[in-house]
Amino acid sequence: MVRRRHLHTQGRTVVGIDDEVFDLERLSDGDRRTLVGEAALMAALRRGRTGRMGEVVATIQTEQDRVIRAGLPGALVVQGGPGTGKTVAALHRAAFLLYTHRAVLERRGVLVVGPNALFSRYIAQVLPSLGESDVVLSSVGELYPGVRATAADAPPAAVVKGDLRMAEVVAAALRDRQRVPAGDLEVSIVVRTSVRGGVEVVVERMALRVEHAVCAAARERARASRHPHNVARRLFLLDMLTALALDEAAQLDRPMDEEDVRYARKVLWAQPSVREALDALWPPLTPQRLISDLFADAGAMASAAPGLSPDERQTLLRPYGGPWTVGDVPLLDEAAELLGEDEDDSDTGTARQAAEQEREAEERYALGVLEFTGLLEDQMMEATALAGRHAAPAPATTTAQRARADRRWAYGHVIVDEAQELSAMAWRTVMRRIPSRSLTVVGDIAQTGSAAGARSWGEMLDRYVGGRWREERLTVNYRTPVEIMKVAADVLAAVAPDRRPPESVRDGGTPPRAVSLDPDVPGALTALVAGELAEIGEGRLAVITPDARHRRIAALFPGLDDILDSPVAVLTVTASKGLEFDAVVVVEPGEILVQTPMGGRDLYVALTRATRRLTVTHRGDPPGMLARLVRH
Ligand SMILES: Nc1ncnc2c1ncn2[C@@H]1O[C@H](COP(=O)(O)OP(=O)(O)OP(=O)(O)O)[C@@H](O)[C@H]1O
Repeated sequence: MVRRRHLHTQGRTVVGIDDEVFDLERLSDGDRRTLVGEAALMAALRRGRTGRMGEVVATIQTEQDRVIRAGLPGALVVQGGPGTGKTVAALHRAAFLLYTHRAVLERRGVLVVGPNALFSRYIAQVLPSLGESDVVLSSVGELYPGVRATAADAPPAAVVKGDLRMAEVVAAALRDRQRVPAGDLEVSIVVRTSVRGGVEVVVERMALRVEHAVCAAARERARASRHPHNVARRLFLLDMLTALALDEAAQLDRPMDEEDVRYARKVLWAQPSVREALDALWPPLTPQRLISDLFADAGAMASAAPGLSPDERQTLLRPYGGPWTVGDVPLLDEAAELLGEDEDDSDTGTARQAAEQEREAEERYALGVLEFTGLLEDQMMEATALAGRHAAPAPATTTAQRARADRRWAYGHVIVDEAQELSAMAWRTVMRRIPSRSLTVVGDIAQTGSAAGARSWGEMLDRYVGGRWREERLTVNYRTPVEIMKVAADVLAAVAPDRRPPESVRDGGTPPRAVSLDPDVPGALTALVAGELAEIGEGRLAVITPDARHRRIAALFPGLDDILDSPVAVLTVTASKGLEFDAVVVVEPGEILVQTPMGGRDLYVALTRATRRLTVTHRGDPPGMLARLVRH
């Protein structure tokens, strides 16, 4: 193909012709003279922004087409600068794959991982408009069912939580919860009660003992089974209950056959003191419990994380019950993997729901023990456990619903957008969901804002796909006009000189400017925003602020409840990732530069959100790298 000509028709009338050139060298002189510009593309790009991403089927470009139609198997990395259509191409790819490989993908679904819930909403309409719906959109903070983490960690904590060493820390924390007593285990049990005055009172107790070595052997056998903790617990309990039953029989000088031991175990398990003692040694655990307990206890941290420095451990400590952060989610997932049973401990639930879940979990463990010890005949226990099952939510119907609710769901394909932000631990979580490693990884290493994010694709992916990933590059920026991109390119050259910015196709006309303005002076920023809004007419505007100023500046624009739908959005850089606006006002770039170790890249991201107009406001002099801005 040398050239592709798009004919646009209305009914039987041709209303437009657009040429797309694949190989300029091979065009004859005559053909060159008759080329029709990429009018359709330009028209699409000049449209005002609506707050939702739209499809671009009519104007897909060659390099994007290659991404969209790449084969299903294997890992494809799409590296491209801001505005190169990575997101839009990735979503069209999802639609293309669902269409081409319908049988597999309708059954297994496609997971699209984005940077946050706002972004998921921003792109949600692209797929249904392409006629596809077996897609789960999720942020990393939502990948663990039952938890919706939105809070970000401070950079030092994000770095530690995102480090692969945390997988060992979680495993060690769990091993620390599998205990044996310092000496022998002693448990006092009730052997005789009587009813006096209508009240049951204990008449006789008895002390049972299990030798330390026997406890240690029970733990060893349970660990050696290689079952996850909550499953191996049944083995541990079986051995310990047997040992207690044998001790009881020995003390009473009573011979025991197999049947007697089974019965004695059951009676012992019904004793609260026995349960308490055994639970303390090998407790039933939820991922939430394991991680919360670990982070709330400096002693537990020191024991589980000898490989972390004291400072690193300190960054992880927090009081019990704090909200889950995005960095916690891969740790919960890791814990769930080692524990073997997922408990839906939704953080939106009430305390009563949590208690109810706890009770149900208890019942399930009890049932597990009964199964293991062959005591399922106990109709009472069975009935209670079954009642717990009936309380579970009704089964989900669509592939997407089932996949979202199931932590162990294996997707048919996974697309990760803004993939440069994922930590090594987050990649572990994502890879668990795609055992076939059929992946599309979309991002820009130059835009990495998270301190735990990627410095190179190989660093994150080689471990899972053994260096066998393919890379496609997108080089043309469809969003940011040339004039604005030059300013952004200066920033990139200063903070990441090895990275090249993409080339812009549009020229916006309005030179980007720097305005000397104090955002704390009442009315100053709001007046500037009002002026910009008047310039863009129907379009949308974003005020992008340093993290520390976000709350104060957002308060200047009351009544803007929905960021995607209101004419003005006030955002931190992190929240603005992947979005675009007709006009952008970046407040105090100097503060953005230094707010995190990746501040320079944050500024690059902020400057490249604009499709038409860019204004930067500053109190003193703007940073030298913004010298190209026209000063007002
Ligand atoms: N072929 C195309 N035709 C029309 N519009 C396009 C085309 N490709 C990209 N665009 C538009 O360009 C804009 C930027 O695309 P997109 O958000 O996918 O870029 P991105 O590479 O993901 O950017 P970033 O890295 O900054 O998040 C969008 O408005 C998109 O619709």
